[in-house]
Amino acid sequence: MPSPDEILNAKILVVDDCADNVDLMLEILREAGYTNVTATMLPDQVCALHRQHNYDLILLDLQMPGLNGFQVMKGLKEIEQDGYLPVLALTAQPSFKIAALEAGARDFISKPFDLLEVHKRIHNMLEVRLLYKELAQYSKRQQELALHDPLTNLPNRRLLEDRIETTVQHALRNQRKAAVMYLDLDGFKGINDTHGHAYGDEILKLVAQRLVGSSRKEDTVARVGGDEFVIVLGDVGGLHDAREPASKLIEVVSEPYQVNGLTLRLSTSIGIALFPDDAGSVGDLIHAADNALYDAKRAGKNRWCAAPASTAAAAAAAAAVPHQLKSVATSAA
Ligand SMILES: Nc1nc2c(ncn2[C@@H]2O[C@H](COP(=O)(O)OP(=O)(O)OP(=O)(O)O)[C@@H](O)[C@H]2O)c(=O)[nH]1
Repeated sequence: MPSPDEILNAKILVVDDCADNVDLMLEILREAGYTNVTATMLPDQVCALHRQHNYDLILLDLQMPGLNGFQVMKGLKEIEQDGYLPVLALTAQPSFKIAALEAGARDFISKPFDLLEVHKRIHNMLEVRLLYKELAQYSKRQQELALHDPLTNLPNRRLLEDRIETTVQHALRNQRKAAVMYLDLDGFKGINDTHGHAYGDEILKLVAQRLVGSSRKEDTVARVGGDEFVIVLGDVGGLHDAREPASKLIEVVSEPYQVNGLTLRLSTSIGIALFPDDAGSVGDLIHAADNALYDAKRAGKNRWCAAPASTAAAAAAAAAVPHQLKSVATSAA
């Protein structure tokens, strides 16, 4: 529930074409302790003001020359499309009350003002509005949590799969390729066993930061398991565009780590799969990259390996221009 202070600090806009009415409402709100109140006598400014300030409450006169309150509400509805229209209509016309509610106002206040009614309706409406905002924020946080790994704050497997799908669709539209790099730290179990799980957690967080730091903004870096990460690259022309990023990732992971006064070194292995060469679906791409990772582990770790079809495509390209590409399938760091 919003606190009394939060209610008194809520952002309120008074809209009335009559200066006396504006002054009266400002006085009522000031006396009630509201601290964040502004007013306008220009109804055609309301939407722009709301876009800028995102008011918690708009006290809106219905009868105004030029744009009336109903027209203003129509504009506000476009701003608050899936939300809550924070309008409290002010009207001297009994017949306008229901029309105002039907037009989207949450409540109304009759003119001339009955002070007790004004206070109660404004308070109640702000309480609901702020509660609505709290709920919206809570739900956003929950969604974030459902899509991110709590230790590193990186996207989790669920979000990763969405990102791969988007990247693949983008590649299809632009007749480009996409690369999925499956990364698994080498000998991480030994770090946990020697220094403890909490120490291992610190290393994982540092690794995550380094992976993000050495990737492009548009790439996705996700954590998909204990010491397993996946990096997705879009706008790729072939294996040649993934080789350098993979080598760079191997290099940054191998920089020394300083945790709790201890200096530690670590390496990583990476499997690379390309869309569409190695697989056409999200699941198959991850699987192909995972298989290539297995090859890299078997070949001695601390290196990257590419899946067969992208390797063959790169080899064919290298054969066409032999001096450009010598070793296309694997790279030992
Ligand atoms: N600290 C920490 N450890 C984790 C977490 N999740 C999984 N692990 C541990 O990470 C280790 C991963 O095991 P492996 O990848 O099989 O071990 P490895 O020593 O890296 O083996 P190779 O990949 O073959 O080099 C296991 O010891 C898990 O217990 C976590 O959230 N925090």
